Amino acid sequence: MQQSAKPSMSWLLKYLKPVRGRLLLLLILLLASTGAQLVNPQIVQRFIDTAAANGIVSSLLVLAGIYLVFAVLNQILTVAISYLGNDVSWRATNQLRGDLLKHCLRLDMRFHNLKTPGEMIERIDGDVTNMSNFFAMFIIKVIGSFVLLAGILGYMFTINWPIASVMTLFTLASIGAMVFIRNLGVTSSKDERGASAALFGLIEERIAGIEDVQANGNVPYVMNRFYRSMRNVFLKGRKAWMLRVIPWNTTVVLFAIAVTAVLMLGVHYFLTDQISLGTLFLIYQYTQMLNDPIEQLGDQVQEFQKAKSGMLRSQELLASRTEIMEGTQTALPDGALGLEFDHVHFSYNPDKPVLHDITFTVRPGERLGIIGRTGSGKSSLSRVLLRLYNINSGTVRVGGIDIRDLKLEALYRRVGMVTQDVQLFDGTLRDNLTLFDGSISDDYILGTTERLGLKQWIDSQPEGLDTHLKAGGASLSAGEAQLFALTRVFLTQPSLVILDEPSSRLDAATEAMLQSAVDQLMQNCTGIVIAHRLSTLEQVDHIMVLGDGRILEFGEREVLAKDPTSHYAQLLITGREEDLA
Ligand SMILES: Nc1ncnc2c1ncn2[C@@H]1O[C@H](COP(=O)(O)OP(=O)(O)OP(=O)(O)O)[C@@H](O)[C@H]1O
Repeated sequence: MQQSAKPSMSWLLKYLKPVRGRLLLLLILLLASTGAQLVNPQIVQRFIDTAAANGIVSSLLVLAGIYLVFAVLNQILTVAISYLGNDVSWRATNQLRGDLLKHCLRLDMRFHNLKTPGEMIERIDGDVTNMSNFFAMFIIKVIGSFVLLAGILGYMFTINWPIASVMTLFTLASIGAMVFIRNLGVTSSKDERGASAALFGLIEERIAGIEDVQANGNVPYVMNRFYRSMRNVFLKGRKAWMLRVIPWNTTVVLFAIAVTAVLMLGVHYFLTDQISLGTLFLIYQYTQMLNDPIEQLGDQVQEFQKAKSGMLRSQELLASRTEIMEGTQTALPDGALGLEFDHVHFSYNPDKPVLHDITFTVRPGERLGIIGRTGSGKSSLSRVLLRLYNINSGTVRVGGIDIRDLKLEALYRRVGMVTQDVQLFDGTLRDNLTLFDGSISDDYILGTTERLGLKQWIDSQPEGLDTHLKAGGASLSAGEAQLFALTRVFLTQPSLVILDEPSSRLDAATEAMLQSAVDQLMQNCTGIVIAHRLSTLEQVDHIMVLGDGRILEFGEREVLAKDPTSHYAQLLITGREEDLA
């Protein structure tokens, strides 16, 4: 995985573009609401002055009615703004969540090996949720606050300029302070997000391994780690929050000073008969109202810090590049595909080579059985063939074409793999067999399973193809899961298949069914079988013995069987199946 691109905030505009119409409407509503807020104190001012001058009751009633209309209108506008704001925020952030998930699904295994699923959930959802307010309300609220401030101050200058000057001074000081310290909490907010992602990673990992945790009596240790991780989130969160609220606290202090000054001046002007009682009320009301947009700006500065930390993390993620570069070729030869490894070297980490100078050829339609002790590199061989990792040097060719020159989709369309670790998704049996590809008909699925000898198994499921399976595979036995995985691959009609056989405890009937399914599967394609049973090896043409990432033996099965010095012949003589694993 490589990093690229310097973080910048302009990329966010891309997500706001599709919702620009709604944003405009939001802005219009906000301006209308600001207008309504500005009008109300003026109505009250008139009301007080009319009442103080013993004005007629009907005028007072009209003024009260207008006040009510504006108050209700303002409330309706507030609800509409909140609704639209959330709508915009969900639309924009869902798009970003989608992009992050798509990006993560394309990142290579070296990246995913270092991350837990829980951590990834936090990055794809948690970080983006932190930005959601920013998307919807930041620009709108900042603009709205400035418009309201300008309206209040502008109007105040027409009434009493010394008081208006004090209010302006306070406003400028508050905004200046906020701008100056706006980035104070960004780094610690980022740390807080990191700690939270680690906590989710820990929970997910321990719950995924619940069997081992319970069976080994590890719950107290897990809880200990959990509390330590939570404490870390708490400490990081507290620090981030304290730094984020400093701008807000600053404005509270400044506001208290401003209100005192304005009220003292207002009372002075009232006592010297320079302003009416209604105007004094208006001044008081507007001073109070000044607090709202400034507090709003303070909130937005806090939100900005949270959003910026989320943005930086999301951008980092989007900037990470997969090491698996696609080729351009889309066409592989028709029919079964041959396979060639040509002086292939591979390692997960630079300091520990896993495959050394692997060279072999499997011709189209042939079957190769791979055996070797645990850790000898059998699975790694299939991983590099499927381009889950890049090899260090050498060439792997499928159908005569270097797999690096192929588009990944072209490779995956023709090469299938059945692993021992079958992943089930939350959905019906049909969804799981077709991997949610709705274009595969039930007739085709049932026809295929019939040919594989698996129909009986599907029929035994309570609702056939509509049977609901639970994610994770808890609802299937190991043998059933293996049958299932075979069917899944067979439906894609592969031309080269890699089969990591179950080493497991299948009963004789299931094993026979599995064997006949494998034979069917391999009739029209080339097969690589990581063999765990001697009986499987009877079906293959060639045998490769791996040891410490090197080919110890490679040859035709029948030739090796007749050579008493070969590993394979030794296995046949001793019958030590455990040596296969
Ligand atoms: N993701 C990984 N990161 C680092 N090293 C790994 C990784 N996966 C496997 N290895 C190492 O690579 C070597 C070969 O592993 P591999 O899984 O290919 O063996 P295997 O022959 O398939 O073993 P088994 O039969 O037990 O599945 C081992 O030493 C293993 O520790």
